[in-house]
Amino acid sequence: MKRLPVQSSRMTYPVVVGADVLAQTGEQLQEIGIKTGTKIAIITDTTVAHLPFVNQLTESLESAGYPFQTLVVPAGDASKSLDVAYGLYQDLISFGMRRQDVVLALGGGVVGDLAGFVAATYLRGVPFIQAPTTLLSHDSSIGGKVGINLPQGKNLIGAFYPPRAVLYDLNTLSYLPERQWVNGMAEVIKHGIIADANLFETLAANPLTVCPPADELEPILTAAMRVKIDVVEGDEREANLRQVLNLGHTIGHAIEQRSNYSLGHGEAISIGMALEARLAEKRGLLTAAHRTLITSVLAAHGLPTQAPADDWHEIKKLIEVDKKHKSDAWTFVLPTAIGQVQIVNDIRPQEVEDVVRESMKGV
Ligand SMILES: NC(=O)c1ccc[n+]([C@@H]2O[C@H](COP(=O)([O-])OP(=O)(O)OC[C@H]3O[C@@H](n4cnc5c(N)ncnc54)[C@H](O)[C@@H]3O)[C@@H](O)[C@H]2O)c1
Ligand SMILES: O=C(O)C(=O)C[C@@H](O)[C@H](O)[C@H](O)COP(=O)(O)O
Ligand SMILES: [Zn+2]
Repeated sequence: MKRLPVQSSRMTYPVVVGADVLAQTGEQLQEIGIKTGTKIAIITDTTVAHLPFVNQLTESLESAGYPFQTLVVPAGDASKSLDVAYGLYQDLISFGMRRQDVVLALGGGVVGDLAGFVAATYLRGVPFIQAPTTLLSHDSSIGGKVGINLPQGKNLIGAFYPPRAVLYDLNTLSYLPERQWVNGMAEVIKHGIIADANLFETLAANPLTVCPPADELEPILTAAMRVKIDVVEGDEREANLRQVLNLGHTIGHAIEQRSNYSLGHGEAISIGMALEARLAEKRGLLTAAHRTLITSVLAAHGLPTQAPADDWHEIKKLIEVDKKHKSDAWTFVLPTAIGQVQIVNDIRPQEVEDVVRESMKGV
């Protein structure tokens, strides 16, 4: 089991990664100073609630003397909503949760973002633990971005609210359907493109299309999490540097929402990365060879790289509300090499329209 510390403005918190972490949840809570008797509200979704590892978590809480209640929300991005958050506030009141009590998110990025938002706002903030169960949530569980969606755009309401610990049990990943595995690989590949050429080249040489044995997975996952940790430690509240983690997301979030979440987050940002690489090439920031390499590594993982046919004007409306833009000119994170990106603040809508329309035509 590995323990990676993450420094945040409030405290340093551990990311505990390995097999059988959930079976030690009680001990892990004690180690970070959560007193016996503290109530734990486990927030999970309708799929995860039925998976066998839930019992490992609850048995560990029981034997360590933590009373708990399990609150289940529908699986899927539609649960990142004010309505679902409102229901959870009611449940927390009914459970008698006070300021010292803990919200624990057990699930993927949806549960993590939603439960984190509820933890950040209930009684103006209660301690929050992330227990990620998807590959994608190697990204979402670290760094403290929590939030919900609005019909006008993804993650438009939220907070920076770091967890007190991330408990990442790699055994949970063996239950992921193949599509969810591949969905998570998009963010792993993203971390390589942003800042770790070795990671990217490893994946280029051996695409990871199914969950490998733990000894093979651990170094890859650790490398991806290292990129995320280094960036969020450098700029927790996204004054500037943290924007790099948004590679592929400016177009990707719009496509994800336009698909009504029939595309997974990773699938959508894979398309976003392919298109943003094309934008970088057209600007003369990225070589054609590197652009092709990025697209082919995504495709080799079974990820989509072309925009579905859609109405550009609807996509544009969603891109316009992206939180990175500082003015009417758009801010994009563009790849400039493998392992290197640049924040570009003067992207014209026409440039984006051109790559989106070309991609929709299959060019
Ligand atoms: N906060 C951040 O920094 C951050 C980073 C990346 C993504 N996100 C957000 O994360 C969300 C996507 O996360 P996701 O891809 O994990 O989606 P998700 O949470 O919807 O999980 C995907 C599916 O897998 C199921 N699942 C979860 N764990 C499982 C397991 N172990 N075995 C089998 N099935 C399992 C879920 O029930 C769900 O149906 C998006 O809303 C995105 O905006 C946030
Ligand atoms: O941690 C970050 O910062 C990221 O941008 C990570 C992204 O993978 C993630 O999807 C995040 O939720 C996007 O944030 P947003 O600020 O664009 O909503
Ligand atoms: Zn993302």
